[in-house]
Amino acid sequence: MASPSLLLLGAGNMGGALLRAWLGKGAIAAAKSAVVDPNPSIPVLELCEAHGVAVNPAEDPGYDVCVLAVKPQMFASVLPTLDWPRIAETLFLSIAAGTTIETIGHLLAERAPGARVVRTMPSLPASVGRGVTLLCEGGRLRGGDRDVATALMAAAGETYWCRDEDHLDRVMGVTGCSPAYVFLLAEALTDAALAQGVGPADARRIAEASVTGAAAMLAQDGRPAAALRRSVTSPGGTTQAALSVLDDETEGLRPRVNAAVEAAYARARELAS
Ligand SMILES: NC(=O)C1=CN([C@@H]2O[C@H](COP(=O)(O)OP(=O)(O)OC[C@H]3O[C@@H](n4cnc5c(N)ncnc54)[C@H](OP(=O)(O)O)[C@@H]3O)[C@@H](O)[C@H]2O)C=CC1
Ligand SMILES: O=C(O)[C@@H]1CCC=N1
Repeated sequence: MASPSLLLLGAGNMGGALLRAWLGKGAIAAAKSAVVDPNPSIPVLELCEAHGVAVNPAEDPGYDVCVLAVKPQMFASVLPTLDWPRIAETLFLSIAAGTTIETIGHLLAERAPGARVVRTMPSLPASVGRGVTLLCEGGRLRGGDRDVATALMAAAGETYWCRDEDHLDRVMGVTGCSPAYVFLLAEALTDAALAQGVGPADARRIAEASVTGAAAMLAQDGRPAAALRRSVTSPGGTTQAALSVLDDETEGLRPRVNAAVEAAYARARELAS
């Protein structure tokens, strides 16, 4: 399929980030696409205006793809109201945490019986083309649907097809949630700089530059994270002393990150029920 016409339902943090990636890469047919959101932000309005994307159109001409980017709690009230010509032919991509393909199918059943639904879990760095999106499907896709979904999400960064929904729920704590862990690290380093007597503006500047510098090196160097970590850590030096705290076997970062990913999985299960 050439770039699909697309309806984005919900242009908040994540929907807006994806829209920016798609328009930047020409991944959607902008003039045939639309955004529906009760309060679109100014950056979203400017983006739509620049690319000729309709915002809250009075009439829907119909769309090849509809991306469901509202909060999971909104699905039950919003999905049954969706309607446009040939809606039963539209491919649906959900980005919501938890909500299952079966639930989405039920909510669309009146107007789009047997809807083809792909569940995805993108991540916020999609806004700079550096996201990671997990995808999975429920067995109803037609030939070409998988390629359409992959191409859309590849415009926002890396993609990975999970074997099923449970797998997606398990891995999302590694991808969709993890930008927050990295931002938290930047916050913690800023706090640590403050605690060592650095002024607030400089504390933020040197902490954030430390995180983005390490991330840029990880992206460009080619060596795996473990090798880069070893190259910072002089035997018997200061980093080794620091890592003896941060990389403690039972209370350090690795078991805590594992526990965080498990907590995200548990919450995804709750949102699904
Ligand atoms: N944020 C993230 O990093 C990620 C989020 N997700 C998923 O993305 C989805 C959205 O999350 P996020 O972007 O953070 O949330 P936001 O609240 O930022 O975005 C949701 C948007 O939907 C709008 N909205 C509310 N009601 C409707 C409606 N009836 N029709 C159309 N739009 C509506 C909201 O408007 P208003 O604010 O006025 O209510 C808001 O702009 C969630 O399902 C979440 O699980 C997935 C991966 C990562
Ligand atoms: O916190 C959430 O539920 C969403 C999904 C992943 C990132 N944000």
